[in-house]
Amino acid sequence: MSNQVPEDGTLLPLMEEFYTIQGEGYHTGKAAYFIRLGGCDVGCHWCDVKESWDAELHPLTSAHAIIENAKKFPAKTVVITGGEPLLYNLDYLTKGLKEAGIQTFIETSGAYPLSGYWDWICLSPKKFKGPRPDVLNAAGELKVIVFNKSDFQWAEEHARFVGKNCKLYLQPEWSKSAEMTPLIIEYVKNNPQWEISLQTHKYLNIP
Ligand SMILES: C[S@@+](CC[C@H](N)C(=O)[O-])C[C@H]1O[C@@H](n2cnc3c(N)ncnc32)[C@H](O)[C@@H]1O
Ligand SMILES: Nc1nc2[nH]cc(C(=O)O)c2c(=O)[nH]1
Ligand code: SF4
Ligand SMILES: [Mg+2]
Repeated sequence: MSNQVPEDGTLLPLMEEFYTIQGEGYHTGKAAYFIRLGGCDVGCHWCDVKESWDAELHPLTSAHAIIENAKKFPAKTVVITGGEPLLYNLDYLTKGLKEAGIQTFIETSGAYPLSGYWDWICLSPKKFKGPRPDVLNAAGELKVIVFNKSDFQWAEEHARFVGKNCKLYLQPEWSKSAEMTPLIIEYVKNNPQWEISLQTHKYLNIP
């Protein structure tokens, strides 16, 4: 974690904020305001936002100002992502968003302790730094990225630790999509407890 980030969560390293359509997972297709926090040390070699990794590059921004920005958009839903947003204490930010009548969704690897008040938790666990039990328990969806064949087995190993109502998704790693998507299709046909998640925003050419 960046040294200057106060532990009370009133200031957070903000990389970008944008209003778009949720492209992935259970809430695909819904308008939402995205809040991308800088900082991640999980180290996925295929990460599609490596510019987020160094928290020092992203200005410490008042959580209050982020909440005021989020209020301006018609969809009363935010997605907090990163980077790895659970590097930070998200209690202050999410409390303020909920007080403003905004639903709070998170995208996380689950590699750090759960903080914040959430309407939806998307857990996308990683081999490089595994998920914590508190996040596995609280996840509304488990979204495993499929980069190679061994990831199906790995996905099953993590599915054992989520709650019984947790939605299960397999999402092709973008650069391996042509190779992996046919395997995912066959896997889901044979194991229908899993569903396919695609990064639809990349096909739509939106943020
Ligand atoms: C950039 S991450 C940020 C949030 C958090 N660090 C995480 O990994 O869940 C947002 C989502 O994009 C997924 N993702 C990142 N790079 C990807 C890629 N190359 N192909 C498919 N999904 C990717 C992640 O697994 C995660 O579900
Ligand atoms: N449209 C859109 N949907 C997304 N869902 C998760 C994203 C992320 O980077 O966390 C993302 C993103 O970057 N864009
Ligand atoms: S955990 Fe998320 S932000 Fe961090 S490297 Fe992996 S995909 Fe990228
Ligand atoms: Mg993304």
